[in-house]
Amino acid sequence: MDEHYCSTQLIDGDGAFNVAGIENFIKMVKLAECGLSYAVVSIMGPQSSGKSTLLNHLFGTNFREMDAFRGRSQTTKGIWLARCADIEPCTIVMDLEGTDGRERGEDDTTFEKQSALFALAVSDIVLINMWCHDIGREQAANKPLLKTVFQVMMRLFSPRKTTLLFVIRDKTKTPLESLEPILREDIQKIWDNVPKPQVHKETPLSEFFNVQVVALSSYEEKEEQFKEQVASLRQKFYHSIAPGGLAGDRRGVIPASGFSFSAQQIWKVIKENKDLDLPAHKVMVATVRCEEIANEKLAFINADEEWLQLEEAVQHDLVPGFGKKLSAILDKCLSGYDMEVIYFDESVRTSKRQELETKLLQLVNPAYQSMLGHVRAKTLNDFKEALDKAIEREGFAVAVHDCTQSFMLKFDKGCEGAAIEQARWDPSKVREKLRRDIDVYVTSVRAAKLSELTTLYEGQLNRALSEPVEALLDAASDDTWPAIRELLQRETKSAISGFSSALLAFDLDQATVDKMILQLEEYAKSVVESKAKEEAGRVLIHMKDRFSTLFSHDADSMPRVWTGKEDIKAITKTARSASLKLMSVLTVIRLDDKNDKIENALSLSLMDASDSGGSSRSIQILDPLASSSWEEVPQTKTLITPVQCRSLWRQFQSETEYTVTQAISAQEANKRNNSMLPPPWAIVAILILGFNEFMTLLRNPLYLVVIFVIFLVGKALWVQLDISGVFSNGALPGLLSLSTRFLPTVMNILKRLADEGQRPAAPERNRNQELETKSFRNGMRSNSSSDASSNITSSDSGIEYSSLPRQ
Ligand SMILES: Nc1nc2c(ncn2[C@@H]2O[C@H](COP(=O)(O)OP(=O)(O)OP(=O)(O)O)[C@@H](O)[C@H]2O)c(=O)[nH]1
Repeated sequence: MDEHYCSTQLIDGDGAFNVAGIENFIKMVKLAECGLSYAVVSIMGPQSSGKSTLLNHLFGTNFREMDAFRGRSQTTKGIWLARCADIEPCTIVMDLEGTDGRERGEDDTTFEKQSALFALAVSDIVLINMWCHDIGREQAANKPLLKTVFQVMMRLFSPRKTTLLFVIRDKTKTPLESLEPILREDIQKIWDNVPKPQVHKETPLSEFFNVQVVALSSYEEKEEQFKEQVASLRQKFYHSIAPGGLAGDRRGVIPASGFSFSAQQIWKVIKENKDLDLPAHKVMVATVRCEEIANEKLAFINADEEWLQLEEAVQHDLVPGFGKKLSAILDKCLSGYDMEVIYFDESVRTSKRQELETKLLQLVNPAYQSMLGHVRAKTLNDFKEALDKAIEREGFAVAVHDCTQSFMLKFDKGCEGAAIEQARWDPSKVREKLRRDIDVYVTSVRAAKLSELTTLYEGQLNRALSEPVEALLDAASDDTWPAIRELLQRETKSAISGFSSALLAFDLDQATVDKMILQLEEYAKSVVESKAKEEAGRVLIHMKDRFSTLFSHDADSMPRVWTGKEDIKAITKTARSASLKLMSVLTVIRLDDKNDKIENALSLSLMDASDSGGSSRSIQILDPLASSSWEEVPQTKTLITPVQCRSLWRQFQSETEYTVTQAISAQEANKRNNSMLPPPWAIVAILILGFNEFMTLLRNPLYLVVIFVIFLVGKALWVQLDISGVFSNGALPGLLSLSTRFLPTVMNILKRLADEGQRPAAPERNRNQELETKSFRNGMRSNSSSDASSNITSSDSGIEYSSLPRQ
């Protein structure tokens, strides 16, 4: 016999449930796959009433039968289980231990009652095996059994309608038509006598049971007939679950995958002698099974290769089609669950599905979040790249607007691609973060671009202002500051107009634009101011330059030669007042059109004071320069304070004094040179007194030649030794210098005379003249080099005056 139809003991004689046995049985007969398409049949009846024999013939099972020759003693212990052969749908049959036909009172703990309750709770069809001759008998063996069945039925809350199929064994010649009413009457009587709870007091038997009756000939005596009748009875079990079939009421059916668990639980409740609430039991079985199935699915996804790969991939990078892939994985899992739980209670399976879904979504959410993170990072990078290019093309504000819009859209699309069908996850937080990142980037780019722009215009202003301002300050005059103001105004205006139109591209608010323009204006002023400061730092050099230029050149810019006719005092005054003017221009920054009295104060205190022979007297009255700030001029606009002016002027005077002294001595020397001829009376006296000597010379021209030679030698010595130059430093140093240079010079002249002796007389004269001119030039150069400028530091002014090469 096929092992599919072998019987398995479900509950042993002591009431122990064979869990492993039933699991194995279910696997063997593939019951779990049947869903709701299965039926359970059980058989009850007195001991040795041929139950096993009937089941084996009816369903092709192999329940143990008693050997006919060993007499009627109990063979079946506990409850056995087998699958009916070749009956669709899958039909499970249970062979129960036979009843002994004794009354047991109200004690529900006997195995007989417990197994009857179990059979009623689990089965769709219950066969009641009975002897034909027991019908209508007061002491019939099956009466206590029926009473038990009806009693336990009361203990099932809202039971389903069970088919009670009475199988009458060893039927007599009395036709079934006559027997059945008697039997039904007996059954009704028993039903009526069974104590019922209040709710079921009036409930008819037909509400709980579908009673059917069949009669079979004796297997032992009329085997052939028995077999035929059994074969015809078998027909009733085909398609028993169809409406109107023996197991037509499917209300209480437990899905096949929950059968094992359900049976265990029912037996447990029965053993604990508790009432069996079948609907609640059904929900409980559904809950447990749905949870088990959900857990299986969760374990399945945790080991699912496809999911593991996706999870790994999304850790590192963006996964194209992430949403679809993940949706498919989740769908596979959830639809698997749906398939398996389809026959369980709907509310239970729905709630367990929700739990499973929540767990699944919790499991996959980190992957979704990292996917969103990749989408956000990629969008931000692409945005940065695109913005940098777009700014060049379209200008800042338009580029920012366009790029932001298009990349936020791209992000939204990316989010759609990452979204899964099973959840409506909200990516708005990530979106906000992206938005913030974009804003931060835009702000930084804007700041960089604005700073570039500012630097550009500042550079432009610097170039446009620096050199002209320097030139204007160098040529200090009354018009210097008005000219600087005009220049500043013009250049600032032109820079601002360019700057403002460049700012338009940034779409800034008016306040910011105004602020930036103001900053540029301030910058322009600062360029002028710093230039002025720079020039003020060199004021002493400028003053000395100006002085020496004016002092040593005439009105036509020709170098002066101090012939003696010049008014050195007047020239000095003019040159000094021009230098004072320069100082007054560089004293303060005059960018606002205000008049000040600085020039007056300076000339009053410095020029006039020096004219009147010193400053001591004017200080006694009221010295306007005895202060560290100018009247009505703020400290910030002051370049040189009054006291610094005074100290500078002193320095200037002392450093220019030498030039004036030089000029005076040059003038005096010239005067002396011009008055070399003796007075007329002396000439007359010479003529009268020297007449004899003159005549002697005329008579003897040789004397004339000798005198001429002496004159030439003397003149040559004068020039060669630079006697006037040597004695200008004093008589003693002059004599010392002469004594060392006299002999070599005489030797040199004699030697040259000897060398030139061969040449004609005219070239000799030219040569002498040349020598004379050269030595004169040397003398001039050594004079002018003596007033080279020097490094001077004004200790009380705090300003450093560095030297400039003399032009
Ligand atoms: N008179 C008669 N005897 C039968 C019939 N069928 C079987 N028997 C005999 O009854 C005896 C008991 O048969 P089983 O099939 O083992 O009876 P059972 O009801 O399963 O017995 P337990 O499981 O021990 O209660 C056997 O010796 C059978 O030969 C029948 O239709 N009529």
